[in-house]
Amino acid sequence: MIQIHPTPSCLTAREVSVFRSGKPIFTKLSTVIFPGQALRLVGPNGCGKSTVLRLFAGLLSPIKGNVYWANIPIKKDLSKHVNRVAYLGHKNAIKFSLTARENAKTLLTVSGRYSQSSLDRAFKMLELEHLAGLPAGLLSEGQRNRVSLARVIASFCPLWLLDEPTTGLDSAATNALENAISLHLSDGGMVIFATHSAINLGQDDKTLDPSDFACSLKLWEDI
Ligand SMILES: Nc1ncnc2c1ncn2[C@@H]1O[C@H](COP(=O)(O)OP(=O)(O)OP(=O)(O)O)[C@@H](O)[C@H]1O
Repeated sequence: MIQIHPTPSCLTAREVSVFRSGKPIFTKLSTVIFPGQALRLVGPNGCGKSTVLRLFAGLLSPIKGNVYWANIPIKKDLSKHVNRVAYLGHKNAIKFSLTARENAKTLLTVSGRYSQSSLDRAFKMLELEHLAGLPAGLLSEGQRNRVSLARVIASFCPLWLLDEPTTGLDSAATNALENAISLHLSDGGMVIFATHSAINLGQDDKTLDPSDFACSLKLWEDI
């Protein structure tokens, strides 16, 4: 069993409203996830899946409502919250001049989360061992995405936030990701992921479609 740090706690969004570029993306969005639970974000392009992930990462502030970790607003101590989160966005933050392994190691070291054995384990899970010493510039897009995922898997963070994590992955890597998520959940971690494709976790997960909380500017003005 891996040692997740800090100990997972419930993550809650209560009546959260978010504006971007002056327009409401969603209003009064509420949800809660508990340790060992996954939340799948679904819905059409532009409905706000990435926005929800950025909200839970503490990268976006709601205009109304709050996000809570163990019932304490994350905005009270954002640096503490950042330490809980392994975030995988659309951009994979890979430096082409560094090797695959150096890329993952550098980001983990900066956040104080590097452990050789857990990075070895993550590289093994994602079948990256034979690519570890190659400059990332020589890897394919899917291989680079696997390196970014290895960094998340090796992070020990209780909360994984994954934006379209299967982009560019072949079926073996998708299966490896599904297994890694399932293991993280069985260790008491939490995962929120946005996806347009099938990700099978072998257990029930919660689903949220931000478009269910969409609100026009006109309606917003009336709230
Ligand atoms: N950087 C930004 N600045 C301002 N508005 C943005 C920005 N990024 C997205 N938006 C707006 O927020 C809305 C929600 O975008 P978001 O990326 O969260 O959607 P999504 O559901 O993840 O879409 P997709 O399925 O295409 O990835 C979009 O309609 C867009 O108008």
